[in-house]
Amino acid sequence: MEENKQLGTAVVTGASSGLGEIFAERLAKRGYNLKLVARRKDRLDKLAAKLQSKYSIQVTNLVADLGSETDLENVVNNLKADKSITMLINNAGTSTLAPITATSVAKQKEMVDVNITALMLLSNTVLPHFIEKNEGVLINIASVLGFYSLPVSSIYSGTKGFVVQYTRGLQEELKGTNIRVQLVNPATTATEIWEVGGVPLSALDQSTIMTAEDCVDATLSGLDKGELTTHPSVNDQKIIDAYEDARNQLFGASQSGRPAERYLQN
Ligand SMILES: NC(=O)C1=CN([C@@H]2O[C@H](COP(=O)(O)OP(=O)(O)OC[C@H]3O[C@@H](n4cnc5c(N)ncnc54)[C@H](OP(=O)(O)O)[C@@H]3O)[C@@H](O)[C@H]2O)C=CC1
Ligand SMILES: CC(=O)[C@H](N)C(=O)O
Repeated sequence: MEENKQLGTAVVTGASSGLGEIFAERLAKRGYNLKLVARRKDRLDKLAAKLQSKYSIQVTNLVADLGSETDLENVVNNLKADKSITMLINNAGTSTLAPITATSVAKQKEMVDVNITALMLLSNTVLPHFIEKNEGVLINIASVLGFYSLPVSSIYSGTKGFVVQYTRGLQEELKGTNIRVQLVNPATTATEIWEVGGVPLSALDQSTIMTAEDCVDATLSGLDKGELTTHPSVNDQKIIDAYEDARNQLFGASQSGRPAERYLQN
């Protein structure tokens, strides 16, 4: 219990299945108390009971629809009042994979509300407290589709693109502090999100699918190594470095203050 007090409480959104459930398990094993957020109460209750008895930690469940303004406000108020929070994993996410003409406006908004608005407002809630203590860990789960778009992922990729740039911005803001902000870009992982999104995992190339356990363990290994951005399934570090270099070079090259020569030729 002494260790729990030191580690504090980790909040995991989307803990009722997939990556969130495994994050909860791994953090419980490390000795964190947990605050778990999702809509499916039965799943959260079962998980909380298991983790409490297995790891002698405290688990609180917040049953909430993060796409609902009222529920989100309740979660925000709960986190604001909880000074024991030392980690937030913004993991909850939803996906509908279809062309925009085949995606209802309600589904498009749901992706924006859960993947962007909730992630932003929950970050806003814990960060002032982390800044005050100069300590804390924020992990934002984006996706490879945050830097790549498919014909069926315009909205989903757009929401994850927000997560990528928002998280990079926070990393810049918090540079030099003791607050860790990790951006995670998983690729295809075997979870329910694919059924939710309308593309069954059975329709995919099976060799591209990672287990949820491997994805979470790679992410936490990246966190332990001090990585800012973790690509759980990218083996070749040189590709990651080249991508980061190209991104920085393109930004640098854009600061010329004049039209590129190719636009000056008649
Ligand atoms: N699996 C993959 O291939 C990849 C996943 N990701 C990202 O990983 C994260 C976790 O997803 P994953 O584990 O794969 O999928 P799951 O569908 O298994 O988990 C999604 C979690 O988010 C919760 N959630 C969804 N909508 C809401 C909502 N409105 N309010 C509250 N909670 C909600 C779900 O809980 P409940 O339904 O009970 O509310 C569930 O716990 C997501 O952000 C996803 O975008 C990124 C790249 C690849
Ligand atoms: C396409 C998906 O829905 C998946 N969650 C991903 O981010 O790759």
